[in-house]
Amino acid sequence: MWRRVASLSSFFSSSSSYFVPQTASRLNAWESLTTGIPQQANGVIVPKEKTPFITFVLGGPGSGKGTQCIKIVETFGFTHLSAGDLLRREIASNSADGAMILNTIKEGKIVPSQVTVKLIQKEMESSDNNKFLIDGFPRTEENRVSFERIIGVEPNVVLFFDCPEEEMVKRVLNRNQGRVDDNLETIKKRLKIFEALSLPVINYYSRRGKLYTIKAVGAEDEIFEQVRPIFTAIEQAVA
Ligand SMILES: Nc1ncnc2c1ncn2[C@@H]1O[C@H](COP(=O)(O)OP(=O)(O)OP(=O)(O)O)[C@@H](O)[C@H]1O
Ligand SMILES: O=c1ccn([C@@H]2O[C@H](COP(=O)(O)O)[C@@H](O)[C@H]2O)c(=O)[nH]1
Ligand SMILES: [Mg+2]
Repeated sequence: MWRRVASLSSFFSSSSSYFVPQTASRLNAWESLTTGIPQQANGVIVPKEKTPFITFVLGGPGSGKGTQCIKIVETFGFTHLSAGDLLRREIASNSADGAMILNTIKEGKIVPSQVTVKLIQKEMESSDNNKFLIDGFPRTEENRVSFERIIGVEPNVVLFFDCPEEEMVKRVLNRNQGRVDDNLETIKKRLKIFEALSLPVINYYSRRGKLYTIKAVGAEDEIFEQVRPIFTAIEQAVA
């Protein structure tokens, strides 16, 4: 059961390059992170299953989601699931969906929700951890609804890395990791998709009071200093 046990003050920035009507107002910690309270099931005492603590990490292409996720993992012990990396792994493994995924990524479009959610679900189920950073997902309202329907939970926290387009384009073109979508033509398409389809998801979570907006300009370590207090508060709330 999802029961709120604490409400903490927010640490968010309210300024945004995009229209986000409301930033986070509170951070909820959930009893789900408490360990092993026994419960009765068919007369048998069984350890209570732990509900995952889920953070969605959103932002435009090159806004620094992956870079900051690495720091969150190192500092706070979350498991990082990058939806883009999971899809690229499908391409590399020549899976049945590989060709379709490759074409979709080259076009900067969005892979069907069912494919992406199944990949995320598989990773979550095979993990010993119950704290997840889901990076680059959901990208559309349809993604969001599919996740909630298939996984059966909402995220606890949503981070939005808010970065000016010019900076995102510069970073992506300098990334140099051999990605098929790191070219100007695809980046332009990705930015349009982000604005049209992904911003509504960010606005949805803002209205739900789950959004933390990070000003994603400046040095990586400086940006992490905006991220750190959010996770420190989560740790304190569930301790
Ligand atoms: N604060 C920063 N300043 C300058 N460069 C950065 C900063 N943060 C990340 N970068 C660099 O920008 C590039 C994009 O960063 P990253 O891959 O983390 O973005 P992303 O949001 O995950 O992008 P995508 O959605 O395309 O996967 C990388 O080469 C990374 O090293
Ligand atoms: O949920 C998702 C995540 C990603 N995609 C596709 O992959 C590329 C690259 O994703 P990154 O997060 O930037 O690594 C993205 O442009 C989409 O084409 C997706 O369809 N659904
Ligand atoms: Mg990334």
